[in-house]
Amino acid sequence: MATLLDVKNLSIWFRSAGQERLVVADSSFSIDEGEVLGLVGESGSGKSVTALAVLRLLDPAARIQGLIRFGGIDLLTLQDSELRKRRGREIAMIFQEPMTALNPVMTIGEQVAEAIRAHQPGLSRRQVRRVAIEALESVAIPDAANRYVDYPHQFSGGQRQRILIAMAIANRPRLLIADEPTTALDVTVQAQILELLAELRSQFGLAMLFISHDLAVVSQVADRVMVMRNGMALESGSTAQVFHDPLHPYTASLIGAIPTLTTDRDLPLATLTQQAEADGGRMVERFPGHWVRQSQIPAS
Ligand SMILES: Nc1ncnc2c1ncn2[C@@H]1O[C@H](COP(=O)(O)OP(=O)(O)OP(=O)(O)O)[C@@H](O)[C@H]1O
Repeated sequence: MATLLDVKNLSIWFRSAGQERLVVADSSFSIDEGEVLGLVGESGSGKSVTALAVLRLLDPAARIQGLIRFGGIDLLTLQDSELRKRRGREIAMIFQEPMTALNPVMTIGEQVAEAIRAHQPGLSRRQVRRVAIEALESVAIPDAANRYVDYPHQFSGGQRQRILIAMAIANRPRLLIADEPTTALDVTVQAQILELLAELRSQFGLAMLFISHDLAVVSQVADRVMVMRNGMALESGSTAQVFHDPLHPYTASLIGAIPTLTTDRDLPLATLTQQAEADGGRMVERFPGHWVRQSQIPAS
């Protein structure tokens, strides 16, 4: 597969009160066409600023060094007008908070339509409406044609995230940057959104930079994982490799922090084992004293 995004030796500093602070240090990664890279790390590790740097949406107080190539084009030196054409059209982004990202006084249909018009100005009103309804249908908004005129507050949190995904994929981007897209959602809805992203990926060959503090979530969608801490890329590899054979103790601690069962800390291992067997699985000791269900470990 051809490389779609190639980031080399990316460093980012923020200036404040006359001082510069390094927040991303010499980080390199790449994403192939159609591939999903998971970026994992605790809060403040530099995941979001890395994503914003790719879109050149960082605060003017930031200084960036390194190389960011998308489809062979250097994004850091690209003219603003050229960059705007690609942003939203070829690279789209979804964020954590579906309510704040939608305009509360605009119908959802108009919002999806606006995203389409911005990049496909040649389409007629009727064509835009059709593409918008198709996008809403592809993210499983029920009765999309009739709900076109509804406002964001008339949808659930999970549906609002689906609407944002519809806006993001309406122009058929090659890369979707998803920054904690399921963090604000409850666990069941989170699973549905992850499933939807996986479906869209296979349907449209969408590549993704999937950001989360939660390695368990990332392991469900990513082909490869990069672990960040304090602005540094600690390790990267296939999801199975990082999960089964972490090189860095920090990665091992992230795996160790994955909750296994709701009350696992209070239950004796025998009970956990019985529960796992009842689910058709078994318990496996990942690290000394840390047991997880086998079904939670990605296949290698
Ligand atoms: N506009 C800004 N000005 C100054 N510092 C910033 C700015 N944006 C981010 N930072 C700093 O950059 C570092 C990395 O932040 P970033 O938002 O990328 O973390 P993150 O890994 O995405 O965490 P979270 O999951 O909490 O968003 C943090 O120390 C943060 O305080």
